[in-house]
Amino acid sequence: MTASRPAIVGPDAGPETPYPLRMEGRVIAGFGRGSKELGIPTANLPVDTASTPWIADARSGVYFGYASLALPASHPDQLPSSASAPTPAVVFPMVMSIGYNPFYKNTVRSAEVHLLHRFKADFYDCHMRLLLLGFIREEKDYKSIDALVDDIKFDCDVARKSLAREAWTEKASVDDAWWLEARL
Ligand SMILES: Cc1cc2nc3c(=O)[nH]c(=O)nc-3n(C[C@H](O)[C@H](O)[C@H](O)COP(=O)(O)O)c2cc1C
Ligand SMILES: Nc1ncnc2c1ncn2[C@@H]1O[C@H](COP(=O)(O)OP(=O)(O)O)[C@@H](O)[C@H]1O
Repeated sequence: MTASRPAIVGPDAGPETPYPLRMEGRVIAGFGRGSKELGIPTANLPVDTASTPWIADARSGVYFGYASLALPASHPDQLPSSASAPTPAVVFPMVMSIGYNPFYKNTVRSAEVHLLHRFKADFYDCHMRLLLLGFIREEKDYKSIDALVDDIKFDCDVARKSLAREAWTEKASVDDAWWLEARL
């Protein structure tokens, strides 16, 4: 029931402890369920507790924040390059699912990111850095694909509205050496 869900999450003053949480890796193939057909493609990152220790204890559910993508110069969504930044990382708001996707009854935990941007081409194998700024909801089982898709669309709206606040913009909330380095 999306009607009873809050439209904005997290305090107006900005992200609070333990956020931001960081994660990075190369985009790998998911379970190939054709989420593009549902209009919600998800870029998967390997769930690796050695490089991302916090993920072992992270609660399963939906998170939101920003993703930084190192797209190759040839990718149609890459920004024009300059001498100082030949292939700059491109930043997008994102929603993310960490968990077992009870609707599909997965037996391994996955980390799947939907970037809030309409891409002209795929970006498998690209390096992606994530800054998780908050938690939206627990993961759920659903009676139908339509009900799952409705909730994910609502998650996207929650992320957009929550990140539009002054203290949550990329500029305000991404004062982070690790993140800035990814953009050089
Ligand atoms: C923002 C977001 C929220 C999601 N919430 C749930 C959920 O509550 N329950 C669930 O079973 N799957 C959830 N999913 C996962 C979808 O089921 C998943 O994207 C789908 O299994 C397609 O996987 P694939 O692209 O790896 O094939 C969510 C995905 C996203 C991006
Ligand atoms: N807005 C987007 N968010 C996430 N991935 C996208 C987006 N647009 C295109 N893609 C591409 O789609 C791929 C995921 O497609 P999908 O149909 O979910 O298949 P799978 O999860 O099986 O890899 C991503 O790895 C990425 O290359």
